[in-house]
Amino acid sequence: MRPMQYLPVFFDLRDRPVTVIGGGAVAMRKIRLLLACQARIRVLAPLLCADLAQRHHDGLIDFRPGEFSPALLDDGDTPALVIAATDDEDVNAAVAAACRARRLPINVVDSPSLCDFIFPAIIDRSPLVMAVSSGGAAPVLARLVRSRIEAAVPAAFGQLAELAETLRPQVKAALPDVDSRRHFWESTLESADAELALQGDIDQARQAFLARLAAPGTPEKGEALLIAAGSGDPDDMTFRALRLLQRAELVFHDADVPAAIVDLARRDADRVALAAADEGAQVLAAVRAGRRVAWLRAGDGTRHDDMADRLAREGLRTLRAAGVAGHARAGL
Ligand SMILES: C[C@@]1(CC(=O)O)C2=NC(=C\c3[nH]c(c(CCC(=O)O)c3CC(=O)O)Cc3[nH]c(c(CC(=O)O)c3CCC(=O)O)/C=C3\N/C(=C\2)[C@@H](CCC(=O)O)[C@]3(C)CC(=O)O)/[C@H]1CCC(=O)O
Ligand SMILES: NC(=O)c1ccc[n+]([C@@H]2O[C@H](COP(=O)([O-])OP(=O)(O)OC[C@H]3O[C@@H](n4cnc5c(N)ncnc54)[C@H](O)[C@@H]3O)[C@@H](O)[C@H]2O)c1
Repeated sequence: MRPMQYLPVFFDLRDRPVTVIGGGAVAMRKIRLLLACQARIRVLAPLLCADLAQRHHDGLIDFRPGEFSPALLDDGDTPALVIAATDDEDVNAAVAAACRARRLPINVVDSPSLCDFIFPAIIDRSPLVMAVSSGGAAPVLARLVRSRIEAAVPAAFGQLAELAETLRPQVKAALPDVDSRRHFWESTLESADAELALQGDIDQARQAFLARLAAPGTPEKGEALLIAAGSGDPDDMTFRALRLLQRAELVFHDADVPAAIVDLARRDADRVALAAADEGAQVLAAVRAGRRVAWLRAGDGTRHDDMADRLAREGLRTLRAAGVAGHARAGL
């Protein structure tokens, strides 16, 4: 296997100086990221593009007009990072050489041989952040993988991470050893309670997390995941429907649900086609037995209404999703 060349790390840039040489569109792309990280940005360039001029006008960046000279790196406010983004290769190479001489970490946009560090493709669900790099081999591939991760990790994962952050002191106090904390987080973040947070129901999720903390070791209850397959075209499935389907260890489906949808279940999930006459008896039995069970039916989810009522009466946990955008149903 090829050795890893670049170490992915997350660098705290809040209030730290970063110098950018060049003030065009490419510099702007990097500066947008640097501003998101609350770095203090200084741009050295003869001219700023309109976007950067606006940010300078708004007081968001510092601007030193003029051509690059190595002495500009020696003004006492040593940059944590330097980025060269001019349209002149010789200038970019001179910036890289000046940084090498001063041991300042340098990125020359689109010139990996001159870089100490390179930029990844970023999925920002702060505080959860994912970064993908091909190490310069295929930046477009990094972008394509980013879009897959974007689809698989909805924005609400950021809220889930934030909720976990607020509860960490309480969890630490309640569970003094690191193994039990790890176990708590693993089971909690995988649980149906975490789904509440992913649905945006943060207060209910917080209550549920605290209840788990108060009663550690309580066995997981069965779960019914009632999923409507919508039109039957996998492209029309909502992310939520897909996420719930992939939670299931056992998938029941009606005969009229296309295989292309059933195949979206986890590879290790057992699949069972239901006869029309079954009316949910097998599903109910499996949930009562403590299993995590999905029931896939064609349509908009109304076919699940009776089952949802039955499960609710028994106090069994039910999460619902309709496979058509705009029809997602709240969990019970
Ligand atoms: C990830 C991303 C972040 C960002 O730029 O912020 C990024 N490049 C992105 C896109 C992109 N870049 C290029 C194209 C046109 C298609 C093509 O030519 O392939 C596209 C596609 C597009 O724009 O869609 C051109 C290109 N890029 C580099 C070279 C030089 C070479 O290959 O030798 C050339 C050829 C120049 C030429 O031919 O003249 C080199 C670098 N580009 C890197 C980062 C670093 C390696 C990261 C990695 O491999 O993972 C590295 C080494 C240095 C650096 O710049 O830090 C961003 C996607 C962001 C996103 O969408 O999420
Ligand atoms: N725009 C893109 O999407 C894109 C994509 C891939 C690669 N590139 C390449 O990246 C480079 C930068 O692209 P751009 O669109 O930002 O160009 P640009 O022309 O908009 O900006 C170049 C900037 O460099 C500054 N500059 C020039 N000489 C300088 C010097 N001696 N000292 C300091 N600053 C100096 C200019 O004032 C300007 O602000 C180009 O080489 C371009 O070919 C651009």
